[in-house]
Amino acid sequence: MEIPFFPTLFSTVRSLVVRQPFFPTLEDWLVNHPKILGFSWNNGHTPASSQRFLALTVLCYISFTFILSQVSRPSLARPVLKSISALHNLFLVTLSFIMALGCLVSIFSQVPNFRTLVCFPKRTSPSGPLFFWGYIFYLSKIVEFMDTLLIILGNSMKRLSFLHVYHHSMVVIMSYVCVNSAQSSFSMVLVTNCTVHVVMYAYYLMCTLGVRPKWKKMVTDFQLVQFWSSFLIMAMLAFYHFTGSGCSGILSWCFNAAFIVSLLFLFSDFHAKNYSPKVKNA
Ligand SMILES: CC(C)(COP(=O)(O)OP(=O)(O)OC[C@H]1O[C@@H](n2cnc3c(N)ncnc32)[C@H](O)[C@@H]1OP(=O)(O)O)[C@@H](O)C(=O)NCCC(=O)NCCSC(=O)CC(=O)O
Repeated sequence: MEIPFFPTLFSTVRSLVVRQPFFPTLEDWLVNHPKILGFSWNNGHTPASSQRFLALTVLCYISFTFILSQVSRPSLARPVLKSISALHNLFLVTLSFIMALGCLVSIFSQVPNFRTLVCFPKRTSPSGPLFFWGYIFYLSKIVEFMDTLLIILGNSMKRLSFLHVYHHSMVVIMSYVCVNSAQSSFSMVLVTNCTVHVVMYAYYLMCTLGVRPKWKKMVTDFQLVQFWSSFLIMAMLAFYHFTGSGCSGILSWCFNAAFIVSLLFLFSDFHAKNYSPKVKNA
């Protein structure tokens, strides 16, 4: 059994993209590089891949966040903090763009059809370009801990919300689980999230440079669309899983589904508190 519309859309877009003159160059850089093509996630051997590393990283993040938010902190000169923020945001805009592009080119180059994009065959091993980008995505979530430090050093304690700390600690676990379990569809989630993060870190970069973009609400809307789109992906994954011979990493999808539902609630609440007409007029 096949899902209507999406498989045709995928093969049409793919045949258009791979015919473009720039595609082979991108493929050489982002897919066929020996380090990317030969990547293999080896639990405990690949740097940062052990469960102990993951547990310690998340524990340290939560403990340091708690301790630093309670004690009196050294105050950094405003220009120094702004420069560090600007560099951090610029780095994440660039990295998010490269990850989205790298994963997209890997999809067009390596994934034979829409069904495989949504549903990796059972016992898929986490190796090759798609998982290389998944691994970089996981490491980038650790780099994003810096957001919390910037909030603390900037003394914007009311921005150190439950949503922020919960999101930053859980998303590292989520991305680890995705790669470790060779989770089906994760590449679609990666491309969506990195695209959203290009916009989000561009927003933060502009704030750091003293420009308050008028499109803050659009960033939050974009984040919400991303969470809703995960449900569409989940529905297609469930369809392929139950009508075929099963998909890789289906259990870890259940964990991620619960996480996405919780984010949807928290972000809807953020949206209501920040952009409802009542708040605007207050
Ligand atoms: C529009 C949002 C992206 C951000 O909302 P905020 O309320 O945090 O935005 P804001 O207008 O207060 O942000 C401007 C302030 O952030 C400071 N700032 C600059 N760079 C920053 C960085 N990298 N991390 C955190 N803060 C930063 C600026 O100097 C400025 O400080 P000053 O005001 O002092 O000049 C929203 O949609 C959102 O995500 N809210 C949830 C809060 C959050 O932590 N989001 C990020 C991770 S969630 C995520 O990433 C979801 C996903 O995966 O898509």
